[in-house]
Amino acid sequence: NRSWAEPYRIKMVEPVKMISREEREEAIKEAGYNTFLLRSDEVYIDLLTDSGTSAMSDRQWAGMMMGDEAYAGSRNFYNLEEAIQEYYGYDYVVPTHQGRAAEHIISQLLIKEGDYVPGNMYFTTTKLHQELAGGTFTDIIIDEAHDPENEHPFKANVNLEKLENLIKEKGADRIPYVSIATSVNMAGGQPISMKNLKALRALTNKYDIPIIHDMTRVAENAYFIKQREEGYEDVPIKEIVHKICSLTDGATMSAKKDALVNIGGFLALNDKKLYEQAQNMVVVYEGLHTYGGMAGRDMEALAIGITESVDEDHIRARVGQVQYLGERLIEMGIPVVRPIGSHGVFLNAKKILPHLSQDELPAQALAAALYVDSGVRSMERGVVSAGRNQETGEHNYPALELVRLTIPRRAYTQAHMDVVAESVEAVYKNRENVSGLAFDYEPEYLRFFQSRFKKV
Ligand SMILES: CC1=C(O)/C(=C\N=C(/C)C(=O)O)C(COP(=O)(O)O)=CN1
Repeated sequence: NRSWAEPYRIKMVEPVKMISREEREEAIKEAGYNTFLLRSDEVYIDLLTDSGTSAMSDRQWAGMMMGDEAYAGSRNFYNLEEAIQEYYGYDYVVPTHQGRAAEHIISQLLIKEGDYVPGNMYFTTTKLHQELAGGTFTDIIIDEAHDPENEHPFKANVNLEKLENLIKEKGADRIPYVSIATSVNMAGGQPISMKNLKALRALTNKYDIPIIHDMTRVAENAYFIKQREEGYEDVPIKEIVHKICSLTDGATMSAKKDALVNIGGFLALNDKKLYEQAQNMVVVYEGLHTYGGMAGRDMEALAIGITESVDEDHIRARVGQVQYLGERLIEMGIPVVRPIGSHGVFLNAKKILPHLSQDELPAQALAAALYVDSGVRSMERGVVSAGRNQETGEHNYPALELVRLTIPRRAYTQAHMDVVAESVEAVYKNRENVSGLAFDYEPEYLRFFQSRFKKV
């Protein structure tokens, strides 16, 4: 079969350059060995995150010129509301400036002190907002998701028995909702199957427990369902996305990922009373209920981005580029999370640096070493990201100690992927010389963003 290329041509470029090795060694030291604290100008290929880093299309840029900056009732809000109703099927839309704002509102509205919020693996901001509302996150993802080498095609599936046991143990009235992410970030961008989601819907209906859907990367999850789940090979991505959403009661979305914008998010609901409560919250924290912290132009770009996110050629190219990098690394013998994820390739730092204990922060050390080698910026997704246990104050020690190479949408070429793969290979060959790190400064919340480290 013939090669295929991206379904777009480039009409504007943003020059990037690689600074010298000695400048990179200085820069990472200045940044306390935390890639989040590097300046963008010190970075050559930025794989820190796919959040807000994607390239917009000419249609989205045109939409930016159509900003209706009326304080109340902006045209752009109604275009956004319509796009969400059409593509995702939720009835009511509360705009927010980004995903964690929607998580904050829904957590405050639904969670009471002492509640349990089961979910398919944690995400950092989602879990924190559940805890800030008095809840305890409880992992109900299948065990295979915690094994980086297990090739289960739907690692984000829920272990229904785990969930039912939790319900029986705690009582349905202590479980305000089940939190389901599509394409689970911390597991390595892994999908949930439609079959499992349907079974989950049936189980939650039995106990009258809502499902709140973190739909940040729902189109990527839909792509894996189309590729891997029997009966969906000929179903359009748009239909699979709509079907997924129809099995849930509401959603939070960081639109900075799948929906191809640099800022934006929303809370979508089917319950009118909850919608009114959320509208009342949004004016306290985000802005009027028809802009929620976004400018009109941002909402227009988002409405257009939603339509582009389910385009068959787009999503095939987007996930295809991640698979390309993943397969190159597998060929090189680099330990990565399998199957390759939807939005990034996750290096198995525990296996790459067996001489470092988790207390020596292997993923943090590997991300710093990669940056020094090539100016490629990646993100720690291990013990630092896992934070501390809110009871004991001890580190949470996740099975997955990973470095995420996160691919922005429509921003880099295949040549960039080759440069990244060769840099990972170079660091891998020199891995015994990667030394551990220790905390130098540790903030209270989401410590991975602002911690500073020192070499041990
Ligand atoms: C699955 C999921 C995320 O991945 C997410 C943010 N992710 C970031 C920033 C990332 O680098 O993965 C958020 C928070 O969204 P926000 O960064 O506040 O727009 C919610 N859910």
